[in-house]
Amino acid sequence: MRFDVITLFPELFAPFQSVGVTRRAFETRAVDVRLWPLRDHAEGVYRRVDDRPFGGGPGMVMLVEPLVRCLAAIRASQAADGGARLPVVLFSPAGRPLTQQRVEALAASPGAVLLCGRYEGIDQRFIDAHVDEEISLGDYVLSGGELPALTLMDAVARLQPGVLHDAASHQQDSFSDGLLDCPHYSRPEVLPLPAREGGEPIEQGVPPVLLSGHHAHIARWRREQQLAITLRRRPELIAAARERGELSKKDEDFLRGLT
Ligand SMILES: O=C(N[C@H]1CCCN(c2cc(-c3ccncc3)n[nH]2)C1)c1cc2ccccc2[nH]1
Repeated sequence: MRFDVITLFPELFAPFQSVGVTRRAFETRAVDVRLWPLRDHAEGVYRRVDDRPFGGGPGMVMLVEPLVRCLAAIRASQAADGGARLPVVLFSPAGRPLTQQRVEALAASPGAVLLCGRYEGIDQRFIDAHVDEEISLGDYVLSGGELPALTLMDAVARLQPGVLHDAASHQQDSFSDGLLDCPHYSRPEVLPLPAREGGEPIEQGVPPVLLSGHHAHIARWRREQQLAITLRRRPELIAAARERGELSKKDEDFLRGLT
């Protein structure tokens, strides 16, 4: 799959392509990232990509023409590669909240054009004419759309076949089954650790079931931990999983025991 990224700061994306899981996705071409520096498509001596807002007010607005020229170049590149015309995604607090379900849908798609805004935003006429979807990472305002774009690319890249060492890993991810993740433990089996920073060290062990080697019991414990943590922190996710018919009778019996 392919991401065509429209950005004023292509240098922000280099680290994504050079470390960890996403590096493997990039090197194996499981995810093909094409960066499109918007300023390359601005004309005039000053190659302007922004200007003052009509109606006055603070800051600057991203101009339509450079965006139109950049998108036309992307469309030509997509056509030359024989690829599909990919949807344009704008990252904005006004967008639809990103969910793992949406990530999984994108991961299974041919890709998208990721539009990273800056300044005060993008001329609405470009959004109305060319943006297919607006995605929000949360109710806060950033300085640009690049970090949301990197977040989405990371979430999609790790789902690509062959990218995670253990293909089953993302099956146990938080949200992959609509619930929060269970706790994880590793060596040493027992270690002196204060219950909270600054407290007296106490010998802290690992839940015995995880040392039992009984895989069915371990799987059940992990599922019950997910249910308990999700009920406590994000009860709405329990209701949504129930709505989707994803809670077993065992799950429901366990949850009833908690309430
Ligand atoms: O598109 C916007 N801003 C551009 C330009 C300024 C920096 N940008 C941005 C994107 C985001 C963002 C994107 C996704 N999830 C959370 C925040 N914060 N800031 C991109 C934008 C900013 C904004 C604020 C309130 C309601 C709607 C809004 N849209």
